[in-house]
Amino acid sequence: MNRILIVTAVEAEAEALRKGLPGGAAEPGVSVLAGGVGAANAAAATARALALDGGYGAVISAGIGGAFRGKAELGELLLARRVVAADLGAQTPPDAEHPDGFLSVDELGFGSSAAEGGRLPGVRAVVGTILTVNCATGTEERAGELTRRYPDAVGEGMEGYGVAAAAALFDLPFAEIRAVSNFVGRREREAWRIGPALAALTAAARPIAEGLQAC
Ligand SMILES: O=C(O)c1cccc(C(=O)CC[C@H]2O[C@@H](n3cnc4c(=O)[nH]cnc43)[C@H](O)[C@@H]2O)c1
Repeated sequence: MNRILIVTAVEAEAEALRKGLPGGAAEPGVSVLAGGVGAANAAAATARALALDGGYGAVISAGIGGAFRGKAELGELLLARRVVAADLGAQTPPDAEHPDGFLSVDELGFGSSAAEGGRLPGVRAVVGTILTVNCATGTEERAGELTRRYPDAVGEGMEGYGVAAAAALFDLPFAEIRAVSNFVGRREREAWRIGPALAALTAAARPIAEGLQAC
């Protein structure tokens, strides 16, 4: 049986997931690793784990995340059909072709800023594009720019694209799941609901593990 590697950013997210696994932290089919915040940390930690242990059959990026308003509610789960590194590219003076003044690495000819996300059977989630950003959105203006550029985006996090890049290097299927702790937009730290989001990760752990192990 192939094991699943779940990569979170911080230990609180990893603990929330381990708590929900049928065997807890000792669940034989699943390893949960806190790889650090941001795509670079996530990619490095994931690649290291996959290089040290060839027994993994799938990789999941999981954690809390922001939802674009109207796409999902606090405490709900988001599942990536696609992940996009939303700020990986170059600024350019706005023109008719690029009214938002941004050129993606795809447009620059330097590869792809997107990766496909897989299904997680048995997990109820809002499905759409999840953006990976290096700088968490903190204004309504920036949230608007992102939704205009990626109308199918349901939320954002900071690690998905990094985990996807490492999984691709090892030819492994990848999925990203985010429990909504906040809305993407004006920074309102006191409005974040991290507890319910971590509880949603705990509730999702068993269906994630059982669904993927059955595949
Ligand atoms: O704004 C703050 O004061 C602040 C304090 C602590 C943490 C943060 C983060 O931005 C945490 C980033 C961390 O959580 C994920 N996450 C959760 N919500 C979002 C979001 O709306 N946009 C981007 N990332 C988010 C992310 O994956 C990181 O692991 C801020």
